[in-house]
Amino acid sequence: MDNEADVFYRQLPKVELHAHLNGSVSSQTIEKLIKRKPHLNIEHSMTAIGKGQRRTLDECFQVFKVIHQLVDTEEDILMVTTDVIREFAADSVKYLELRSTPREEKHTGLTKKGYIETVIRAIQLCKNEGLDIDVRFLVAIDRRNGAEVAMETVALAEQFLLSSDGLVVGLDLSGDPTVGDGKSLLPALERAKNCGLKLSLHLSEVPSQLEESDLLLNLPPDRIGHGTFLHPEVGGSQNLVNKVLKNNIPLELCLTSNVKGQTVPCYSQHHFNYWYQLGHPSVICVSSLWRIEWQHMKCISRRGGNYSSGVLLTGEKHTVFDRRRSEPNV
Ligand SMILES: CC(C)=CCNc1ncnc2c1ncn2[C@@H]1O[C@H](COP(=O)(O)O)[C@@H](O)[C@H]1O
Repeated sequence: MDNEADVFYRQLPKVELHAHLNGSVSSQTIEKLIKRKPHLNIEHSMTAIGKGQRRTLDECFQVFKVIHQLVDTEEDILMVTTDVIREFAADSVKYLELRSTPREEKHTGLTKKGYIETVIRAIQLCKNEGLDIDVRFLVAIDRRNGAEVAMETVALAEQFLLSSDGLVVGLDLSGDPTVGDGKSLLPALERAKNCGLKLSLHLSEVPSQLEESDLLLNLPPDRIGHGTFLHPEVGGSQNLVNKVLKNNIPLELCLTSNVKGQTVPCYSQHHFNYWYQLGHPSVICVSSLWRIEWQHMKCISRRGGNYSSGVLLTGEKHTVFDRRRSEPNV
């Protein structure tokens, strides 16, 4: 049963700016997907990281591969997206920016264009249901797939930026940070920026990305995902910090995700502290696989007083889309 704190955090109006679609699938939806595809012999435990459990980053990315096997038709994407939006709405999220990597699945006839169209259809369906949540979509580039695919993804995103009635607002760069080379993706990211897509880039999620982060910060992105190893105390540099500060680039901080994936040893050592003490704009987000846990919010609120709700609600300022003005916000 939920305790008082759980109820409080669930009812608190929130914005969620960093949610990977296939990382946000609830266990109920997984159950439905498994029933649809019994031949895959996928067990529930292969699709999630349970309460109290941790995994290496690599193991976390293996989990996505399993979920992708379960979500490989337009029908699946429609169900997953509508379920995810309804669940976020039930958790009092009022503004949600979902991100997802369009995939082609030859064996089911799924195309990348069909993938994005289906996500948009799901967002519209939820809107028509009258749910109290505004949803926008960021098309994601998986860094592992290289420069050519990244450019194709940008071309698609550009198309939908113009034709989705304002639902597609930006581009996300994500994927296993230990794979691929950010430098080679620069032309695609520059093109995205020039055509008006807002950029949210996963930066310095692992320690070895100093040079890449430096290059990508020159774009500059509109928001940074994780930014775990940007600052000098953890092997980043003052130069990187200065670039973030100079351009006032908000950070999407995903505490539970970082602790689960073991890039941060514990909540009290999370880089949230570093950026909060600088007064830098930061938004607390869920990222993947563990959205039902309120652990990170509890951890921050334990630190005292009004701090928690203040931090939780600042997110609205950093949305890609201003829902009060119906126009781009950053
Ligand atoms: C520990 C852990 C996995 C932390 C999350 N950190 C992440 N860092 C980079 N890319 C990610 C992360 N979580 C999800 N993604 C991306 O989101 C995809 C899953 O959502 P989707 O299929 O794009 O809808 C993954 O395949 C990966 O490309």
